[in-house]
Amino acid sequence: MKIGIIGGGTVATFLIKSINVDQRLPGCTVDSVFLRSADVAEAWERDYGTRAFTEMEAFLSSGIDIVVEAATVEAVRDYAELVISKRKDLVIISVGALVDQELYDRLNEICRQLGTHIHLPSGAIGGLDVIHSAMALGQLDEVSLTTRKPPASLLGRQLDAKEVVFDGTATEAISRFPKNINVAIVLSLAGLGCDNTRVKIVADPEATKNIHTIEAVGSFGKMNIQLENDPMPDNPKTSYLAALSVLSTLKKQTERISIG
Ligand SMILES: NC(=O)C1=CN([C@@H]2O[C@H](COP(=O)(O)OP(=O)(O)OC[C@H]3O[C@@H](n4cnc5c(N)ncnc54)[C@H](O)[C@@H]3O)[C@@H](O)[C@H]2O)C=CC1
Ligand SMILES: O=C([O-])CC(=O)C(=O)O
Repeated sequence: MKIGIIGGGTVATFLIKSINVDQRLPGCTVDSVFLRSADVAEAWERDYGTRAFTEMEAFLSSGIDIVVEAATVEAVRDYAELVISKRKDLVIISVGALVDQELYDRLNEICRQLGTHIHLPSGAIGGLDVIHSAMALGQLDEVSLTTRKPPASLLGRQLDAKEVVFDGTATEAISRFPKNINVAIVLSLAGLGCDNTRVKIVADPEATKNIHTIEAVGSFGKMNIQLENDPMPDNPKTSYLAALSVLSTLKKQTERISIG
């Protein structure tokens, strides 16, 4: 499987190191990357021996089978439609873009017409399988997410004491914190939708991890999951688990038996 990656940051670098350097996904290679700057593209070609493009059309025509978006919510808005229109399956990690119902419906319809797929990794959280099962008969009553991160990640500055910096719906949360709360949108899409999923964000000077607590109540019973995620050293906003979840989503594409 030939993989193309949009973006050259923390998750993209993790993927190319895991797949091309450490060869952790047999039969898969990161063949091409799409980057915005020619200088960065040159560095990627030199450092990793991969092809790097600054033109989207050329990137999509480079013989890749699947595209991984590992950039920003804006990049999803700008490129997702084009990627799937070229009949490439797409993995989206900046899931926050899909808070836009029109975009979601349009992408869904193109996939349906062309037989392509969009994969949304579980990212920095867990329990989406439970939420999905509970929704099979629409019997989910409440879903909430509480995220605790260091203030520098959320606000770009330090705080002396813990502060609730947001309390509201997932829809509002992603518009205020587009680089920190994509998890709220994947949780919403699996469950009750972006306007009915409650989100609380706490900036905590004592937090050394990215902590996500997911609670759900439905006819199945109750779920309470807490993740204490180690951050990525190069971008502490992003949890290591989020990068692993992209790798796992790619691995699943190579397997015949799917779990969960
Ligand atoms: N779903 C989830 O659970 C999670 C999602 N994320 C999201 O994943 C994405 C990637 O995370 P990181 O790698 O840590 O971010 P990062 O900031 O380290 O890297 C993003 C890279 O994308 C590049 N970029 C931005 N716009 C671009 C465009 N239009 N075309 C090509 N490249 C572009 C930037 O130059 C940067 O190199 C972010 O949107 C982040 O918010 C992060 C953690 C969890
Ligand atoms: O990685 C995390 O802990 C969560 C995150 O940044 C996001 O959902 O955007």
